[in-house]
Formats: sequence, structure tokens, C-alpha cells
Amino acid sequence: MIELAGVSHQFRIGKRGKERVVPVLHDINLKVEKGEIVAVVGRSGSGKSTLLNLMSGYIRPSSGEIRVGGQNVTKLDEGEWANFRLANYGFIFQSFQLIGSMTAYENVELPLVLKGIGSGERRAKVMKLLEQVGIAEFANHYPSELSGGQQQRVSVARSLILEPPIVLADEPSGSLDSENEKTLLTMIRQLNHELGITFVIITHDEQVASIAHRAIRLQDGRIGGLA
Ligand SMILES: Nc1ncnc2c1ncn2[C@@H]1O[C@H](COP(=O)(O)OP(=O)(O)OP(=O)(O)O)[C@@H](O)[C@H]1O
Repeated sequence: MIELAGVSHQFRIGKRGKERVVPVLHDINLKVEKGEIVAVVGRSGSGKSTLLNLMSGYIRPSSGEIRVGGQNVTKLDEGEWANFRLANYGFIFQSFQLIGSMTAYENVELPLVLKGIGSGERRAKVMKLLEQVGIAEFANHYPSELSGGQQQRVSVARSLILEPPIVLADEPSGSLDSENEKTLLTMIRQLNHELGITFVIITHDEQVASIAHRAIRLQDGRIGGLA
């Protein structure tokens, strides 16, 4: 589903003429199979977010090749990546990233509006998902009127609304208490089991890593180190 072959990445920082190269990922070879839940673990600064940003096209590898769903995406331009992301990825973030001026319903609906889907179909899809994640009764609440756990459920529903085959999650339970974390992890397992969605989850948390089929440990930008 996602394949990285010989991928390295270095950032260039500093003013022109005085640039410094910061190598972050080194020769990453990795395959995430369809239907897998893969946890990416490792210390702060080990390169986890950089790896996720490479998978989702927000940064380009300095070298190596990335394939997603059989397609070589290494050289897609910004516009092509934007379309590719919409068709292939849902995203879940530690800080939920909901739009504060929109209700739970509207937050989940937005990707469908942008895609030009009619209102009847939108309503059916949004309500079905809100029910699936257990917060249909809060559909008309604004994010500020919801608990952290409820907000994260809205963001899970939003990540799934375009029916992506892959969900990328960056510390999805990082802002949740242990009860809400448990609920989120059960939900992820269920979605994986019932819908076959592939998950790649960055985490510091052993609980999260324990629901994964496999953990990839990054250490100093290399796979296989001890986390
Ligand atoms: N845009 C950037 N420019 C320069 N250096 C960067 C940039 N983004 C990340 N880095 C550096 O790359 C290294 C890896 O960062 P990254 O965010 O991928 O680590 P991480 O494992 O996700 O860390 P954390 O767990 O703290 O989020 C760090 O040393 C960081 O300072």
C-alpha cells in the first residue's frame, strides 16, 4: 500500500550562502501492507513526523522512491499531490484541527462540500459516520462545546468521510485521557477490521503501539533502532 525504497531526507536551514544541511532520514526501506495498522515509534527528533510528511507529499525526499497504492508518487507536483491526498488519505492529528466556527456536522461535511456532493447525499454520509463514531447527538455542537475525546471522534469521522484507503495519524491520543484513548484505539481497530482501512500511526505511547500489527522503530533517522 505504501512503499519507501532507499528514501533519505535532509533539510536545508539557514540563510542562502550560509546554508547548513541537516540529515534526518537515512536510507529508509519500508512497506506498509494493505489493511495493516503500523505504529511509528521513536524518540523526539528521530524523524517520525518527517516520515509521515514524506508519505503524504508535504515534503519531497532528497533521494529514493515512494509508491502508494502501486503508483510512483515521488515526483508528483503540489497540485497532483493535493488530488492524490484527497483520494487516498485521511488525517488525524493530536490537536484535532477542527474548524472552530463550524459545528461537528459541518466539520465532517466540509470535504464533501468541497468535492461538490449534493446536500442529500452529504447528510446521509455525515450522519452515518457521526453515528459510527458515537457522537450523532452532538452533531450541532461547536468544537468548543465538546470534550477532547468527542472532538477527536469528530476528527476521526472527518478523516473517513471521503472513504480513504489509508489514514495517517500523528499522536492521535496525545491530548486524550486514558479512558478516551481506549475508546479511540478500539475505534481504530474496528475501522481497520470492518473497512480494511490501513493506518500509519505516529506515537510515543505503548498503548497505541500495542494495537498495531507492527511497530517501526526509528532511531536517529534509521529504522530498527530501539525506540
Ligand atoms: N523544516 C525543518 N527544517 C529543519 N529541520 C527540521 C525540519 N523539520 C524537522 N527538522 C529536524 O528533523 C529532525 C526530525 O524531526 P521530526 O519532527 O521528524 O521528529 P519526530 O520524531 O517527529 O519528533 P517529535 O516526536 O518531537 O515530534 C529533528 O532534528 C528536527 O529538528
